[in-house]
Amino acid sequence: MSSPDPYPFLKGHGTENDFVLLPDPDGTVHGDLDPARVRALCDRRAGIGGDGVLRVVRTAAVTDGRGQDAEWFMDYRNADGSVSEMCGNGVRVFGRHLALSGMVDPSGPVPVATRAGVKVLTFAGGAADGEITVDMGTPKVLETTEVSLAGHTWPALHVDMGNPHAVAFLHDGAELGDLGEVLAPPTHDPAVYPDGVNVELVVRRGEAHVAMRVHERGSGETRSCGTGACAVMVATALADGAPRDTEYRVDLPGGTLRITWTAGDRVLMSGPALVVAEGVTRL
Ligand SMILES: N[C@@H](CCC[C@H](N)C(=O)O)C(=O)O
Repeated sequence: MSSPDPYPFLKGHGTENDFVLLPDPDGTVHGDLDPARVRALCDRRAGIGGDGVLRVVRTAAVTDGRGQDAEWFMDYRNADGSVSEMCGNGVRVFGRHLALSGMVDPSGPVPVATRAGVKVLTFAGGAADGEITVDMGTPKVLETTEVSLAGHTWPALHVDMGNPHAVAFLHDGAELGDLGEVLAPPTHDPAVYPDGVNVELVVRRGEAHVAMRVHERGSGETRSCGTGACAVMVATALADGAPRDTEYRVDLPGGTLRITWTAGDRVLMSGPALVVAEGVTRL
């Protein structure tokens, strides 16, 4: 797929969960983003490469953003072109781009509209540096189910962070590396997850400290998933009987996120968010 007219893009990542950003402030450049174009952009050999695409568009220009009190809407797509409600690393990278390009003031809270409602970002440093914290809202803890992968089956907790997650703890003594170099696609109960699921596999590292791998719906195994890390934190805190406001450290292949489930029933996630390149593409 190629476009006769080059158009601008940026590349960014949060703990190596990487994205192609497409500036489209008034919704006039990309309109209804074609799944084939998303796949072409995310292709790691023939395209720019990414786990997903973040279209940067004003809320007023998209029907999905209707009624949300935020100037900017994160139009998130998985690498296979499918739409998701939310992306926790993506929204922080989205905020970094807005701040770097002067479209928001990072000295105060920055609301961003998503398909899972408005998420508020707080910048620890200036526009260009420091961690970004996102208020991910209230998690929904649902039923216990099962997931299977590479000949193993585990009980899993269904946690909804605006998008669906299955959190499974590996059996005692098992390590994340035992699951192979690349995670095979997991199987899940389609009655529990009719629209597919993101699957997190977790081991404990210490007090309030876990490590995980993730197989994302629509993107395969990624090096990090923000909503997934939040789902893992919630499942672990429940299993631990941890008091609210305990900060957990969640290690992922691409880095570390710090996550707190507050007494006010909100999940706050902090971590790095970078824009690493910008240019034009004909894809
Ligand atoms: N990597 C993201 C989650 C992206 C969406 C997910 N694959 C889905 O389909 O729900 C994150 O950082 O949260």
